[in-house]
Amino acid sequence: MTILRQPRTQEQSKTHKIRGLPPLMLSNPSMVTEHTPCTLHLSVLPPDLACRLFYVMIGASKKWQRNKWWLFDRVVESPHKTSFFARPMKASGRNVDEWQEAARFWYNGRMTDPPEEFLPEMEQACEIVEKVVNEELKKRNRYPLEYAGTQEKDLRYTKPVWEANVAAANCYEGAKESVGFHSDQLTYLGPYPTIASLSLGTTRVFRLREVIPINQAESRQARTFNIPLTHNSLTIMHASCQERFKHSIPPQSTIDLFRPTVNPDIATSSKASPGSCVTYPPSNCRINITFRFYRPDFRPQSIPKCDCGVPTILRPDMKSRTDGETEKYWWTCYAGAQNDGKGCKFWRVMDMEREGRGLCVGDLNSPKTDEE
Ligand SMILES: O=C(O)CCC(=O)C(=O)O
Ligand SMILES: [Fe+2]
Repeated sequence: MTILRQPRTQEQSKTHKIRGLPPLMLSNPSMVTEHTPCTLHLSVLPPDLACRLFYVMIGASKKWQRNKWWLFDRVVESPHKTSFFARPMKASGRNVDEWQEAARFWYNGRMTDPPEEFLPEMEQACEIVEKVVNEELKKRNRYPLEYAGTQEKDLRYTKPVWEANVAAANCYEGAKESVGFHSDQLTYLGPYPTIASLSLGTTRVFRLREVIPINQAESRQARTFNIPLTHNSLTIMHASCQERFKHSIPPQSTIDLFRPTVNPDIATSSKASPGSCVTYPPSNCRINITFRFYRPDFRPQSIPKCDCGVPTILRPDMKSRTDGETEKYWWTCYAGAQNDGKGCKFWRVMDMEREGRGLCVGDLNSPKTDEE
């Protein structure tokens, strides 16, 4: 066969050089910014809060579950534990029950109780995380399909505020627990979401890899990026990360134990008995909390149902994405994950306008909005 092959053109030779790029370790925030749609923020929480939150979550994780779903004809179980939390926001008229269906989805339909509420330490952390995210958002260009914020009735004013209303937590015990390559389902997040991911405990590698659109497959190849996520670091997966990249926490051969540096103030504070640092033993676990903003225009009641009568999931068309404006998203059947692996063929293109969703950043300057 080699004999029949045409000699390479100059263009193909260039491509050939791009192929086979070795994985790149992104060991500091500026490298992460340069190569990925993420930003990395080190030491985001006060050290004592980070430490308390870690051990509170380790305690809570004893009750968390391993997600199970049907893959073809067998049940697979996630190689780590997970939990879903809703943030009580009574002041803004929202309560945790609204996210019951979303929470069920997190567990592939196995959860029937209302989701757990944020623990007090999660709330404290979330308020700090929100400030970091909003500062970062001010510096960035926004994509047209990003949520435009809450619009006041009289003015064309929108609050460009990212506000977490749910969180998903993961616990990886030891070096072997992991999560495979995926991009997060957009069902309740909508297109171009911002997801803030807090890491606590042992350092693990966060792996990112771009999905190359079909029409670029001949000209470039994806590169694997490895980002070591240290205790108390925040990774913001910015808009376009879920559309363009897949991410994973790969199993490792070894990990360093997490040894908390306990602030002596905690050990002697009224909340902790003197010498309570002994209750902070070294740990081989990593806790991850992804703070998420579930969009009001993608609320559970608005999600189309498939022919099985089950709410569908929203996925981006990663293979033929184009320009940040005209991407396609599909509603597809999810029943197969829960229902003995038997789903239906339901498949529908998501249509923001017809489905009455928005406002999006791109709508703000469009003539249609001006007339309203
Ligand atoms: O643990 C992490 O950093 C990633 C978790 C994740 O990808 C997810 O929960 O969707
Ligand atoms: Fe994820």
